[in-house]
Amino acid sequence: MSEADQDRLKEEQRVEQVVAEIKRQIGGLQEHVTEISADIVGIRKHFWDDVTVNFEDATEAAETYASIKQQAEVLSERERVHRHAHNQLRTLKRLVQSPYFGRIDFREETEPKADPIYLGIASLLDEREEQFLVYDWRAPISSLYYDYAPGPAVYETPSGTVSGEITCKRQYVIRDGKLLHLFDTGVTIGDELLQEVLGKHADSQMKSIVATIQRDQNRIIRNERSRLVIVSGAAGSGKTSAALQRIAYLLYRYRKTLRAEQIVLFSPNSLFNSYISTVLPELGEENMQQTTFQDYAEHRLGSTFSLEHPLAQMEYVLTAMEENGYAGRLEGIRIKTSPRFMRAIDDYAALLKEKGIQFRPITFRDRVIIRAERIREQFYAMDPSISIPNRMALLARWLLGELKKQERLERNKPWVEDELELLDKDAFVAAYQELRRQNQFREDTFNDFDREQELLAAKIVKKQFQPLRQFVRELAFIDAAATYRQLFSDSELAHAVFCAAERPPMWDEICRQTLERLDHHELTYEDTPPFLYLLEKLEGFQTNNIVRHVFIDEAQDYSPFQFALLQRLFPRAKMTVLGDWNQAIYAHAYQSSSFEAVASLYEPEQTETFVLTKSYRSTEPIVTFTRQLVPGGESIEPFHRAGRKPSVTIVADSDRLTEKIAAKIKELQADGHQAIAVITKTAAEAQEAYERLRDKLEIRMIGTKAISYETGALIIPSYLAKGVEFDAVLIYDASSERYQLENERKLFYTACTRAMHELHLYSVGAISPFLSTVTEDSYELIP
Ligand SMILES: Nc1ncnc2c1ncn2[C@@H]1O[C@H](COP(=O)(O)OP(=O)(O)OP(=O)(O)O)[C@@H](O)[C@H]1O
Repeated sequence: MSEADQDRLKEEQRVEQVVAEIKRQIGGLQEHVTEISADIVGIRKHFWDDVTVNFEDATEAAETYASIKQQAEVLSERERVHRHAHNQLRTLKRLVQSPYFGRIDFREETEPKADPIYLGIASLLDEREEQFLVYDWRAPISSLYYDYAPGPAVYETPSGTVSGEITCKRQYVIRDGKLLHLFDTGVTIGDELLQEVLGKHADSQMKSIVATIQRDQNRIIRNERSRLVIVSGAAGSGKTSAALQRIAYLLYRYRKTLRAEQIVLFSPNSLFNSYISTVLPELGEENMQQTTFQDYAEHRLGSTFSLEHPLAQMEYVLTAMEENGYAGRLEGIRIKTSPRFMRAIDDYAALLKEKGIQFRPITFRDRVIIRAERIREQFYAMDPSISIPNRMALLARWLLGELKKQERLERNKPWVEDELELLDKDAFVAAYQELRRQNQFREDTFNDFDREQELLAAKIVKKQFQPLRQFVRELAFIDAAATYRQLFSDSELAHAVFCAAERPPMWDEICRQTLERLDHHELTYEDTPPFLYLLEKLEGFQTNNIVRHVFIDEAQDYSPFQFALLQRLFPRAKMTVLGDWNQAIYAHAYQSSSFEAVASLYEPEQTETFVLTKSYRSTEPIVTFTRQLVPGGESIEPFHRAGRKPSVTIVADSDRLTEKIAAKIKELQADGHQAIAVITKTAAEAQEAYERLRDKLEIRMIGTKAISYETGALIIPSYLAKGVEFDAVLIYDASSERYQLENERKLFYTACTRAMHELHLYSVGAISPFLSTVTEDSYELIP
């Protein structure tokens, strides 16, 4: 037997031993879980047997309370143990399939010989609980595996740096508890395993990458130092993957203090949320909170405005060129999402300290009881050196006092008498008893009736004033919408906040459109962040002090306002911001090309920036093609994975287009591809494609309301395909008619970079001019 064979045999035996040990542990744990479950059922069933319920007097009630509390604590402790054991069991069941994926033999400087370290998704101790059979990939020593080739190496531990030498580095593919492959690797993480992983078919859910994390990605995942981590990376370079493994890492590293619900990931849309939702559970961790900026805006403003969805804005920008006011709207989007507009709002807020905030009057039964003018005067009579939100708090206190006075006056009004007459007997009995309690019931009952009436009148008025008090407490007397509106209706004001020379182009048209929308209680997507920003300047920032880590994926689509809002919303959180300027597809992102806006919110020494240039998603021929579509694309490095060149098919008309596409989908399916996406520019085009293709084959359409991806053939608008990937992508119509304007280039690039294995472009007539920068040998032209 050769040395290699012997080695393999040893490794196979080790896998068997470890699997046997895991099975043993599963058996033990299963018994334990069954016992605890029985305990819990028992406690629940007999909960009240052990509790003495007695509310006779205060002492008895306190004892009853204490005994219920004690019983509840026993139950919750058992439930906690059950949850823990259950999670452990889940992890072991995953480990038994594939206990580890890597190994390094590391000799510490002070030691004579190297120890093998096996890495898996969780740690595993031997039977005597003395030796690690498997180390968690997130353990300090495991970073050696990701950071070094064989040779000298160091790793950091909480107690200092450990130096030594890696004498062997190996990768395994273990499935269903059997060793399928092993590779010895020289480089960081060998190509073989990565080749195998990347060569697989797309899935409707994202997969974890712990077995093949690359050194650059590892630095992002394990960064603990910075307040702000910025990751700028090419399409398919693993930004989202790095973010998710980073979350898993943080949950492990800070397992005593950090819980999954203290981490929030902002993602582009709910479809994407569903796509990534299995990665953390696959790694044995609970999911972080997932949300979108729009969800947050809806939560804050949904009751005041009808908010435009970002995808609706996107569709408008891409399809409404012929509509009146289009140019003005686009200019509006550009300005309202710019740092310049943020400065303007800051300046406006400074002016508002002196004058201009709009207030709502307080009305009761269709009558104004506190005029807006009076509220305004009261506000501006306060010391201007006090901040606006603090003055608002004082104003609210004053208003509550005023309401009290009004409430008293109200008691004698005729409507109260009318209401009194409608009261039933119970109310009078209750009032009588209350009077008795108040000890006001004297022998002489001459005034009792009056007093009873007074008491009831006070109650009636108090109840009706309750919403007014709520109105004041919620600071609803601030008319933020009118205050925002003013910026567009008062030209002198606009003059003051934008110095004359700097007045934005098409300002009058922008004002006209904004006022029209606001008058209909509509807030466009471009108005939402600046409005929220102004609102917070007036009311004070709502803050969430629980969240410790905020992740923003697809951050190139965020405006400076959004970053500023999120930073203030989560003042105690560290931020990880990931994006790619080549995929900045929203109208407001066309102008910017760096993360300056977010970086400016933190000190330079609190910030670290990482750049990922290697693209893993697509085959080499696809990356070679797509990187020529964008300026600066030459810095994008393909991962060497072979595949077919992209194809470009020119057809004469739409009938030929759908025929060719349907035939290609069938061909791809016959080749074994499952996730096949026909990507259109817009939702309108997707609908058109669907109508044409639905009779020819089984195909589904993913619209803006879809909540999850499924594999199979589907039609999807470009901006919804963001962040996800497919085995094969067919660009529905890459003609010069569809993709011509410079602002469509990024959309086109984003669509093409969704392809893992095959990319096919179709064009009715002349192909998009974006291909003029692509060398002819990068694709196959099918006339
Ligand atoms: N180290 C890795 N090992 C294995 N697969 C990887 C690795 N890094 C990235 N990938 C794979 O590459 C693909 C792209 O990764 P991901 O979606 O995280 O990239 P991205 O930078 O967020 O892409 P985009 O910006 O285009 O949406 C995924 O299939 C992911 O599993």
